[in-house]
Amino acid sequence: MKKKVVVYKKLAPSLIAELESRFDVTAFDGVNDGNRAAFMAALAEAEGMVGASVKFDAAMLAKAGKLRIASTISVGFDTFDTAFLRQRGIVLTHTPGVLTETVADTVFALILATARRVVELAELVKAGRWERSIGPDLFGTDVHDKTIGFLGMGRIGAAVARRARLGFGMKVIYHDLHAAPSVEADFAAVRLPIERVLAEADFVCALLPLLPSTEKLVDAAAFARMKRSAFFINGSRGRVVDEAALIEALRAGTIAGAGLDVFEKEPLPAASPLLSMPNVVALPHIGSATHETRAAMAETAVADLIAGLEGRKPAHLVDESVWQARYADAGGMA
Ligand SMILES: NC(=O)C1=CN([C@@H]2O[C@H](COP(=O)(O)OP(=O)(O)OC[C@H]3O[C@@H](n4cnc5c(N)ncnc54)[C@H](OP(=O)(O)O)[C@@H]3O)[C@@H](O)[C@H]2O)C=CC1
Ligand SMILES: O=CC(=O)O
Repeated sequence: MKKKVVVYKKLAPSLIAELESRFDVTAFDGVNDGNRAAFMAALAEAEGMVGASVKFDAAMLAKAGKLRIASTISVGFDTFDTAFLRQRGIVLTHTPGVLTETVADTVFALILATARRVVELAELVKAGRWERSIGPDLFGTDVHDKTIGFLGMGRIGAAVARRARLGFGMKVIYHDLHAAPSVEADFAAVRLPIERVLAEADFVCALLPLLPSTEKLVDAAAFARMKRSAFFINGSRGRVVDEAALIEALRAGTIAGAGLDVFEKEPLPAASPLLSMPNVVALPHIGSATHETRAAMAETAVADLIAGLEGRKPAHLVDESVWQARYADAGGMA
């Protein structure tokens, strides 16, 4: 009998066909109130699942009694209760690498758009309010030759640092748990305590995973340390920031502006004060959202799911020890 697999995000027909040639597939285009019961029924029988943007807490995962591998079409895996997965021996895979350059482009777009007031001024033109040459009240701030400070210097941080240093001549400083020797050698990056990164950067970029240790890491005290002329850029997860403190810092002029791809609650509620602030550029979590990259992410996630269910080690394990403990000696899941 074929193994059962649940797909919970719309995939290209070719990927669905690839899965269907091997497994008994039940596919959903997202999970919502209308299809939740059917999704949970399919999940209860599934040995594998692939998708994105659904939160899997312990209560939900407890109902997936036969599940052996979950493959998320994202690099972040904060939507999963990883302690529960580990305890149950459920393997989790993700999609690092294939999206790095695209997300770095998005982060740099936010830096430029925020500093140069691109959205605010484009809206002025579209509204027919470009009546005379723009004056100092609408001037922006230079990006080139400034200091960029990273909170988290991983794959995406390094790709943004390359753009900043080689493209814009920026000074690169960063805070991370570990040193990043190649970024230091290639882009003259300097690792500093978080307090100094916050105080010295003209652009503070959060590129951290959401973990208990990073939740609300950027709080009121962090904004108070930043220059009043500095911009805060968030390309990681909304919850690494205390959003109420961010709103207050923007209101009070503690910082100059913010470029945000991610929010505490997504989609961002229409009533959010962030939406009425001209010094905020807000994007709908589009870090990796290009045709090419989303296709590559889906292919990566499907390939890892197939590998795992066919007894081969998936290439992008979140926690290798889960695979080692449960499947390595047995020659895989097959
Ligand atoms: N906006 C979007 O659409 C996207 C958002 N993301 C988000 O970006 C995040 C980063 O992605 P990526 O660069 O690939 O991930 P990486 O794991 O390569 O980079 C994260 C870096 O943060 C460091 N870090 C972890 N905890 C802390 C801490 N408490 N203090 C300082 N540094 C810390 C990590 O160090 P160490 O390795 O030592 O743990 C690592 O160097 C993802 O987790 C995801 O949430 C990703 C893709 C798209
Ligand atoms: O937010 C996107 C991701 O890949 O993580």
